[in-house]
Amino acid sequence: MSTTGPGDERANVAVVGLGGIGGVVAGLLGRAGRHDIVACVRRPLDRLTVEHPDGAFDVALRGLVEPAAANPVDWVILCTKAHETASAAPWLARLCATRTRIAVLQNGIHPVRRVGPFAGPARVVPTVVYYNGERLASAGVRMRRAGPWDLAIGDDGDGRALAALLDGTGLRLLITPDLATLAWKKLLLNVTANPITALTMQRQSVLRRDDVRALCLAVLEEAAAVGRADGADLAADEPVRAFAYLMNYPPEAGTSMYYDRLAGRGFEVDALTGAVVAAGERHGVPTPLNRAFLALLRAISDAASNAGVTRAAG
Ligand SMILES: NC(=O)C1=CN([C@@H]2O[C@H](COP(=O)(O)OP(=O)(O)OC[C@H]3O[C@@H](n4cnc5c(N)ncnc54)[C@H](OP(=O)(O)O)[C@@H]3O)[C@@H](O)[C@H]2O)C=CC1
Ligand SMILES: CC(C)(CO)C(=O)C(=O)O
Repeated sequence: MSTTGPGDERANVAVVGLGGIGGVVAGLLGRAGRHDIVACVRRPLDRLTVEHPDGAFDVALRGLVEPAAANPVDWVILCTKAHETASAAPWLARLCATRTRIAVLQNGIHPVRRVGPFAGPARVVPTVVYYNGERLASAGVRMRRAGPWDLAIGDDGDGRALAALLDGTGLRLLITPDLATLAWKKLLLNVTANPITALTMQRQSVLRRDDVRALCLAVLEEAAAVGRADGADLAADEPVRAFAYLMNYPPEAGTSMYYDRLAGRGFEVDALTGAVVAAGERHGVPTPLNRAFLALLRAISDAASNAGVTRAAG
């Protein structure tokens, strides 16, 4: 990282994956203007509009479509879906050096296990993402907020370095000593809101129905029991708290899985509902509701992915 003045370290930053989450963070970093940003994308891009809760803005971005054109950076911000991590390996191979840190802005638990095999000499820095990001039809993204934080980061050297990197973006950061428990708490939100919005093809307003609320609480009880068996520090009333947290999202917000269903893409299912079912199996905790969701989500996701392959081939 090159230092240009006290407290003003200019870094080279590569954002890999400019969807709902990556588009927002790349836009905010670009607007802050403190670092040199490159967007690693699959389709050419030179501008981005961010529909931010405080007003829309437009930023110019340097987009790269060929991993071979990328050089090592100080920070990678990895914002692909969890199941797309392996496909980002060519980017990571070019971007990572010993000085590189990879901030993982993905849902799911165990990001270090997921990204580590592709990180080479770089260090993996986990986060928990709370903001909602929706891709718009044009080159744009909409950011929605819920609760007091946009992003949680571990209270360690790499976490504090990430907080410094994001200074000036306006992202509201929670620095926490127990990010692993927070990741489980976040997973509880995802195994409830994501499947239900994707299966019903309705935005989060559907969670306000009494019958759906009862289903959410049952799914949350089941997943929380798995989380506790997996070592997460989850209180007895965590399911009720998790549901209350979901009520902070505006009813018109979708979820990352709902946006994928709407666009006919495959789902990030194994890192979310699949992770709860797998951890339940490991710890001997039954997960009948999550298993039912998993079968339905995989059926829809596989059909969408196969249709996508056929479209690409034809
Ligand atoms: N959306 C949300 O509200 C939230 C999402 N999250 C999590 O954040 C992560 C990102 O989600 P989200 O932003 O919604 O996902 P999106 O699908 O909107 O964005 C993912 C982006 O990654 C790109 N991508 C995938 N593979 C590659 C690759 N090999 N090289 C370059 N780009 C690639 C996709 O490109 P292309 O456009 O070409 O498909 C897409 O633009 C997920 O883990 C999600 O669960 C967490 C909190 C909220
Ligand atoms: C919590 C929620 C639903 C917020 O968007 C999310 O993480 C997602 O959409 O994947």
